[in-house]
Amino acid sequence: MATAITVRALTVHRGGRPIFDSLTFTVEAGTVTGLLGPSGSGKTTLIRSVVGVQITKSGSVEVLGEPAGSPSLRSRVRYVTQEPSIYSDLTIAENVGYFATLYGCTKPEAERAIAAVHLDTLPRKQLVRDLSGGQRTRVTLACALVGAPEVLVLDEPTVGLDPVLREDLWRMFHRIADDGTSILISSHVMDEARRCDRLLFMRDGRLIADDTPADIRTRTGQDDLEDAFLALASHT
Ligand SMILES: Nc1ncnc2c1ncn2[C@@H]1O[C@H](COP(=O)(O)OP(=O)(O)OP(=O)(O)O)[C@@H](O)[C@H]1O
Repeated sequence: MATAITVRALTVHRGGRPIFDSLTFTVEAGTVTGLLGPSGSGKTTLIRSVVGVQITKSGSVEVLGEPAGSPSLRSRVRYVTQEPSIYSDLTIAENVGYFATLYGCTKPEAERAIAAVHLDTLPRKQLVRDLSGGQRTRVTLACALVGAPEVLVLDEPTVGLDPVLREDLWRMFHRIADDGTSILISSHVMDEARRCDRLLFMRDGRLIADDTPADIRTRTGQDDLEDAFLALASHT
């Protein structure tokens, strides 16, 4: 299987102290890879490194064979941060249309992104500020999906959403991955681990597992992935 992201011996310091020391892993193309770990374990810092906005001390990060953050990756890699990045005084179509213009995409491509997140049935004139929290998350995702990026990096996209909506979004992530987009998604909700094709478990800046959910269950003898995480954390 092709590799979408390759991280080699990555070392990052923030605020004068080490966050990671020599982290190495790959993310396979066309998979949903979950980056899971407690708050403060380094997920956002790692994601920032993958999208090329984090100053790194040593090591390398390659995305689609190019150094992370290369200008050539701008339209091929999309990053959804934890902060909302859409305009509440615009409609869904205006928001997605704005990002489509930035990425040099067409109106039909914007419409396809809106349909992909199942927002195409809402009234065309409805402003984003009048949408529910979950619908706003989907608008953010539509903005990131416009033009079918090859890599999608999502920092805790389901935080604060109800279980039904989370389920719906995870189904959508798999649909997008089935269409060929590689997804790296962070979460501190262990319940979401089982929904990933592959898992990176992170604790205190260290990767304590890099495997499939099935292999992690077998290796730890734990059915529940939260218990598996705790078992791995206690041995490292
Ligand atoms: N701007 C910063 N300057 C210095 N240290 C920082 C900065 N941002 C984060 N850190 C530290 O880096 C470590 C990793 O933080 P990071 O945000 O990557 O964790 P996280 O796993 O994404 O947490 P959360 O789930 O709460 O978002 C933490 O110890 C944090 O205090």
